[in-house]
Amino acid sequence: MHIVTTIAGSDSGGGAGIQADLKTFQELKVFGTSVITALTAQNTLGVSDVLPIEVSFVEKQLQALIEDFSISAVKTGMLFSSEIIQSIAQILAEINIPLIVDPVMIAKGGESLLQQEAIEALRIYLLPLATIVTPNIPEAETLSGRKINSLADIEEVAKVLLQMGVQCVIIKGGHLEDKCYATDYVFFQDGHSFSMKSTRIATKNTHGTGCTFSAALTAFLGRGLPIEEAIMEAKKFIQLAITHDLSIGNGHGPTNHFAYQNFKDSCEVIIHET
Ligand SMILES: Nc1ncnc2c1ncn2[C@@H]1O[C@H](COP(=O)(O)OP(=O)(O)OP(=O)(O)O)[C@@H](O)[C@H]1O
Ligand SMILES: Cc1ncc(COP(=O)(O)O)c(N)n1
Repeated sequence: MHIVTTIAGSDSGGGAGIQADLKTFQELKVFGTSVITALTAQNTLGVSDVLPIEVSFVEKQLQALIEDFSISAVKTGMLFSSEIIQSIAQILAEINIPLIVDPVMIAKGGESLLQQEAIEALRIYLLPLATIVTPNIPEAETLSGRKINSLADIEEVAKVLLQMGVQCVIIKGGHLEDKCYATDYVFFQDGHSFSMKSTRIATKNTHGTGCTFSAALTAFLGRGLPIEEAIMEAKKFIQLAITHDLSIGNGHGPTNHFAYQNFKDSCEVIIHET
């Protein structure tokens, strides 16, 4: 049994954060463990409050897992403060486990999930340790300090992030204007890059898409899949979860974490080597 860990915030509404991660891990047949960094009072309409967990208790959770389990991949989501980022980075630097960093900053409803001053801590302490970083377009702009208006800008921003020491950058295109396709762009340290294109689904039920994508990536890497295969399979997981969405809540509903197991042979992702 492969054991994987998510370090993230709790979403009481169950569509994003720790809950999305553990559901995804379970569906992909890896044993999920968790380190909770913050509690959110949240539903599909938004986040009404955030309660950060004390840094020393975040550390204790992570230490407890490391002492007992042989963990095969770790992901981070909502980390909230620079203190939490520094403390988990210090612990992660001592263990050699594939690390997927989803640089969660702002919830779909606009509420902040990361303090402004913590952005620099992400750049300095966490990104150099990351196997893969998975920013959406606004997160990629914030981390790199550059605007994205074209494919050339995406390539430039990826270069900046690779220079921070990340091994692989996936810039997710959920926020791009393309009405037909949702395209993600993948860049490696050795210069290799490709894009993954899937049909854009017209739905408002996209709460937790980034969390779910990075959790699937963590599960596939944790199971030992080669990195490119893990990335493509994670794209299928999120595509199916968005396509077969559930009618839950009155706002931006969650994706369907059950869909991949039922429909995995019916999903097309177009790969373009660049
Ligand atoms: N409407 C859509 N149809 C198909 N795929 C989508 C759609 N929206 C997002 N995606 C895909 O979902 C994944 C997550 O991308 P997105 O840009 O939404 O991340 P995100 O903003 O971090 O998500 P979130 O903040 O909601 O957790 C990517 O693979 C992206 O291409
Ligand atoms: C605890 C937590 N983590 C991550 C997200 C981002 O998800 P979204 O952008 O879909 O709101 C969230 N809303 N809550």
